[in-house]
Amino acid sequence: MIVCEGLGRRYGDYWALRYVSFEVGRGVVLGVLGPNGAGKTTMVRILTTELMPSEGKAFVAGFDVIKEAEKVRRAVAAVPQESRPIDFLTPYEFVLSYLLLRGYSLREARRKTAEALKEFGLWETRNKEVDALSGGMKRRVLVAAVFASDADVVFLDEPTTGLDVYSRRLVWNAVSELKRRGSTVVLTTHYVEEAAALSDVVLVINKGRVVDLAPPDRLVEKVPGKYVVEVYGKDGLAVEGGAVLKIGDRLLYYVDAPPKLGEPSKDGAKIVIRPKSLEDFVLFNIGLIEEESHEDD
Ligand SMILES: Nc1ncnc2c1ncn2[C@@H]1O[C@H](COP(=O)(O)OP(=O)(O)OP(=O)(O)O)[C@@H](O)[C@H]1O
Repeated sequence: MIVCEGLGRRYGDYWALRYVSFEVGRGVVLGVLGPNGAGKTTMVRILTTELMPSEGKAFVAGFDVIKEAEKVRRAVAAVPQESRPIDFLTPYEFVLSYLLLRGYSLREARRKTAEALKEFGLWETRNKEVDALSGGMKRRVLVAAVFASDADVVFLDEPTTGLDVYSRRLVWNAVSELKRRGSTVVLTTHYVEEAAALSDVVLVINKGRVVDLAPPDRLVEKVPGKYVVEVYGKDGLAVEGGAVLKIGDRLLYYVDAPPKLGEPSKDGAKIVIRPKSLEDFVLFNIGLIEEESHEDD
């Protein structure tokens, strides 16, 4: 469903994305993780034909994003980063017009609009102006429209940023339902646990380059040890063996077995023992790719 071959995008002499190659099939949820500025939105904008790549190729739903942009647009639906529905429409009017523009008959568009608004807890507010809705509800209106569109490939760029726990779960349900219907979903997020819970495959990017692409469990397996002992505080205990990460005043020890802990230290050092997770893969790997020199660009 999505194929990238050496995809790259530069702004002046700065490569926001480079050498990105991967392939994902139908009905797959692809989580995209990476720090601020990693190139996630740049990649999504290229795959939704909003932005031209500077090098490489990409195919979405079998169509070339450069040569067959129109066909790609018909096959995809997207909730872009920080997007808002049109303010002066109501949720009902927004979702309905979105579906009509995508070619649904009025009868079918009405049916699907009602279904999606109910699914996203927007039925009661369907006739209120979008302008009068909260930020989280506006976001739900967008996700509802995309959800109703039955597109082959759905792009959700940080769809849950700023959403309360209930709204977030609604979006999570939508991702699972889209997958069940056979859509491929590209989900960029800063919530690592969200990517772990929803994704079949996770693409980790940093400084425009692919760090890894694998199912979440496989990425977690790559983290050393089995448990993480997080020690916070100036005089916390030192844990023997295993890899150590230092993040500010916090030390993370990656060990095979949880250590037996004595009394907590007097200065209030905090100790947490937890199983390793996808977040640890990200912590270990982000920052390992050095800034490239621009000599060969
Ligand atoms: N129009 C532009 N002109 C110049 N540089 C740009 C432009 N758009 C993006 N960039 C740069 O490209 C890099 C990648 O940006 P991008 O928005 O893709 O990152 P991101 O991973 O989506 O980040 P975030 O998590 O903060 O949304 C950044 O360094 C950004 O400053």
